[in-house]
Amino acid sequence: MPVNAEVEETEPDTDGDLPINELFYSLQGEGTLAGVPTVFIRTSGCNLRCWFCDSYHTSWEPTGAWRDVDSILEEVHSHKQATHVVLTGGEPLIHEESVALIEQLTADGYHTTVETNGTIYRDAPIDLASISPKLASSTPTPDRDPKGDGEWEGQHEQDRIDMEALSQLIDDYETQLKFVVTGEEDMQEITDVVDRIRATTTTTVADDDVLLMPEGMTREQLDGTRSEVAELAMEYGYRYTPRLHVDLWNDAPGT
Ligand SMILES: C[S@@+](CC[C@H](N)C(=O)[O-])C[C@H]1O[C@@H](n2cnc3c(N)ncnc32)[C@H](O)[C@@H]1O
Ligand SMILES: Nc1nc2[nH]cc(C(=O)O)c2c(=O)[nH]1
Ligand code: SF4
Ligand SMILES: [Mg+2]
Repeated sequence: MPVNAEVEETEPDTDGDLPINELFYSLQGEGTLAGVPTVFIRTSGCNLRCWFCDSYHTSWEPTGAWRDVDSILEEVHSHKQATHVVLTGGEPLIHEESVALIEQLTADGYHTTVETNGTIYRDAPIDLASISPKLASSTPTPDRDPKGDGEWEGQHEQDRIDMEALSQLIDDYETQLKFVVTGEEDMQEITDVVDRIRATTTTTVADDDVLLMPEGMTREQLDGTRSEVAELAMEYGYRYTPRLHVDLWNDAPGT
């Protein structure tokens, strides 16, 4: 497959391969493991279409190369200092082959984090499920759609919260809930979603398992959101998470 082949998420994954958009070594920039040297594996293809998606070429215009698990693992191993691996996307859990990859990473001794929108459950040896449920403020209305036509508005709105998948992920894995916050208007929905999750899970979800992350893919955009989101975290008793990689490297690819 050519490196920039279009990845259609409706196309069945063949022969255990995964569509890989990029693989790089960086510092975990988000969440409770922020600062930890980590290899990132970014799959292509997503079932949602957040208007603000900072990984446009995995969602709105999915691109990547189909790679087998062994070749992915070989490249992970080449980053000799790394003990932690993040599987992200796109939405990595749309791909059944992600399970085999996570199993092999665990067998090789890596700590595995999966960055997921929380709409799909899979059974795999995930050490940290980093779930980012999508709020109404993520919906690609025609005025916010990067393609300008609002074609995805209905489907995104219908699929963005799946309580069954969310509670199964939370009951089965160590979890952080990482909400992208665009402003104060998001807080009512966040507290509602957290309440609904608490009502449907057997696991205790503490306030400091709930993370508020400022929206913004560039330093300049974060300059407009981070202070307000930090204040909201203090007001509501939730945890604030920076976007360390954006602070350090702005929106450079492979960071
Ligand atoms: C690109 S997503 C891939 C994983 C999965 N699809 C998800 O949304 O959780 C990785 C992380 O980036 C966050 N994210 C995406 N665009 C963002 C933006 N403009 N500002 C802040 N966070 C963003 C997502 O919410 C998620 O936590
Ligand atoms: N450094 C860095 N940390 C991250 N944590 C989650 C990321 C993601 O895109 O899922 C990400 C990313 O893209 N870069
Ligand atoms: S769910 Fe994740 S990858 Fe998909 S569009 Fe939203 S932020 Fe991007
Ligand atoms: Mg990212």
